[in-house]
Amino acid sequence: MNHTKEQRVLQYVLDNATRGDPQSVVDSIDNYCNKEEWAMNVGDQKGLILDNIVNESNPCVLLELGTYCGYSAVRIARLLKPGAHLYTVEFNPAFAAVAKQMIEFAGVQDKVQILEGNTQDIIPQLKKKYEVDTLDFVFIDHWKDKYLEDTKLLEKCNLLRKGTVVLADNVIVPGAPDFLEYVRTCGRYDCTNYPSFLEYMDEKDALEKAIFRG
Ligand SMILES: CNc1ncnc2c1ncn2[C@@H]1O[C@H](/C=C/CNC(=O)c2cc(-c3ccc(F)cc3)cc(O)c2O)[C@H](F)[C@H]1O
Ligand SMILES: [Mg+2]
Repeated sequence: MNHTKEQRVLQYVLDNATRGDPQSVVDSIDNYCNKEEWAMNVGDQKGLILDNIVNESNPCVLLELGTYCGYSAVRIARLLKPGAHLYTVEFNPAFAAVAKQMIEFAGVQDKVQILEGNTQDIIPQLKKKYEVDTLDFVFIDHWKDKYLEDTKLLEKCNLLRKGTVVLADNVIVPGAPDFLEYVRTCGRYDCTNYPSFLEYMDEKDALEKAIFRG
């Protein structure tokens, strides 16, 4: 039945969290991944930094690259004001299915839309197919060697505006060196590094916030 780690994480949430309570879903995932099986959620320590940056940005239209189990989608959605909307992109059907159930159990399905497919195909569709004008906030947490390519694609598709917050996970571990080099030196972003720790481990990691200058 629960043959994959992602299915086991979901089952633990269904058995231990409270339906409609996104905080309890986030806490349950963190409990499971601390105690039972490590999984690549942004986690509770980097999650607090993510919370603070979402809160200070007060975003209306958000995009996440790499849904995985839906941990950060639930974590972000629980902070959004009425009418705000998070699009999250995931091309692995098994992960998308787990995330869909996670998001629905948390009760944030009205604020989150999972777009199943490759970011490279979906990003160019956001304006016409999903009626997005520009993005207020982007959370990047998918394959690390795709961060730079997709950031440039967001620019090309005119989805970034003056002040758009681009926040990237894992800029130390596993690392996204070409992305970091680009946002810090191309002259189009104001960058801030937020040192923290790899989820559920003692290893150092960091988030990078890159605010688009327009
Ligand atoms: C490229 N286009 C894509 N389009 C849609 N969905 C995508 C696309 N690419 C990936 N996905 C989807 O995005 C997710 C990918 C997450 C990858 N995350 C990590 O690798 C990652 C790794 C570590 C890590 C650290 C230490 C260590 F010892 C081992 C691992 C820590 C982290 O926080 C991570 O986020 C999902 F799986 C994939 O289907
Ligand atoms: Mg990550």
